[in-house]
Amino acid sequence: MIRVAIAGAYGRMGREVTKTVWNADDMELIGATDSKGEGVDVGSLIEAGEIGVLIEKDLEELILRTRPDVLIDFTIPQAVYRNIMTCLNHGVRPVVGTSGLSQEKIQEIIDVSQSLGVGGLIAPNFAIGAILMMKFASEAVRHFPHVEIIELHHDQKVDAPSGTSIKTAETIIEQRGDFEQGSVNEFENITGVRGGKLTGGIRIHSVRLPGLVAHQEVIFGGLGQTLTIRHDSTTRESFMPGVLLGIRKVVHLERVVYGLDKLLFD
Ligand SMILES: NC(=O)C1=CN([C@@H]2O[C@H](COP(=O)(O)OP(=O)(O)OC[C@H]3O[C@@H](n4cnc5c(N)ncnc54)[C@H](OP(=O)(O)O)[C@@H]3O)[C@@H](O)[C@H]2O)C=CC1
Ligand SMILES: O=C(O)C1=N[C@H](C(=O)O)C[C@H](O)C1
Repeated sequence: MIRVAIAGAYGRMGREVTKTVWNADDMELIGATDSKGEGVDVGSLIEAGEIGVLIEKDLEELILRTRPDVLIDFTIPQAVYRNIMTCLNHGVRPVVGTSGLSQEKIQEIIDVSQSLGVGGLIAPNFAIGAILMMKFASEAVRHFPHVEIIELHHDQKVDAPSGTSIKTAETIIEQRGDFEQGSVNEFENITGVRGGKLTGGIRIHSVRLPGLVAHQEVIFGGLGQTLTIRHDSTTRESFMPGVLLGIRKVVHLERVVYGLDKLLFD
């Protein structure tokens, strides 16, 4: 049995993950943290019910009391770095979905995990379809170097652009390199209307609306044609097989890896 704890258990993702881990035959849900703190029964908040585990406000306290093998983190960009470091220092393997970590922080985490010999996963997107979207995009850019990304999410998402769009752009740039596309004379009549531009020259456009969950289009333009690769997560269940895969794989890793593709294809 893999002993699993969850950070951010009351959140949109936290609730889904709690149910998923609770129902997994090879996992034991041993505790959770949320900013609401100790003593609240998570079962009262999860529609499936019957789930009552120790809830702590402080992650270190939870780790000391329950000694998990793996900690799943779906919290907020401001909390995730500290949570990961706390895990690594206690030999707990983090499986992280929270977005908003900079490249520098991710590299630092990988280096620390390697020196401690503790495995883990930082996955900007756990949906298998999203991983394939990124893989197909890195193939398409070899033929279509002109590309822009549109990511669309529910209107309660706090960070923009999404972690997935950044990872997609990084993957494309790895293949394509820097490339200046569009008119050199271009200007904006409304600031920001052409989206945000990443180092490497790829523009990302963020849409936030109720009714959306998590969606992304990678649009390539060529001579007389366009190619659109689109992925849609229509429910948060889409992320659960990837989360379970991550939990099962990290117990065999000796450093943190960035991207679920590393566990699917490497
Ligand atoms: N990688 C992937 O596949 C996916 C990643 N995500 C990412 O996951 C993150 C969470 O998304 P979502 O569930 O929609 O967000 P929510 O806002 O619904 O959930 C975040 C939860 O974290 C809690 N929280 C805040 N600070 C702390 C802390 N210091 N310790 C413990 N818990 C804390 C919040 O509690 P309170 O509200 O009481 O402060 C809240 O319950 C986002 O960064 C999102 O981008 C989302 C979907 C898929
Ligand atoms: O906030 C979300 O919902 C999501 N966040 C992740 C991101 O920032 O890419 C993953 C997915 O898109 C859902």
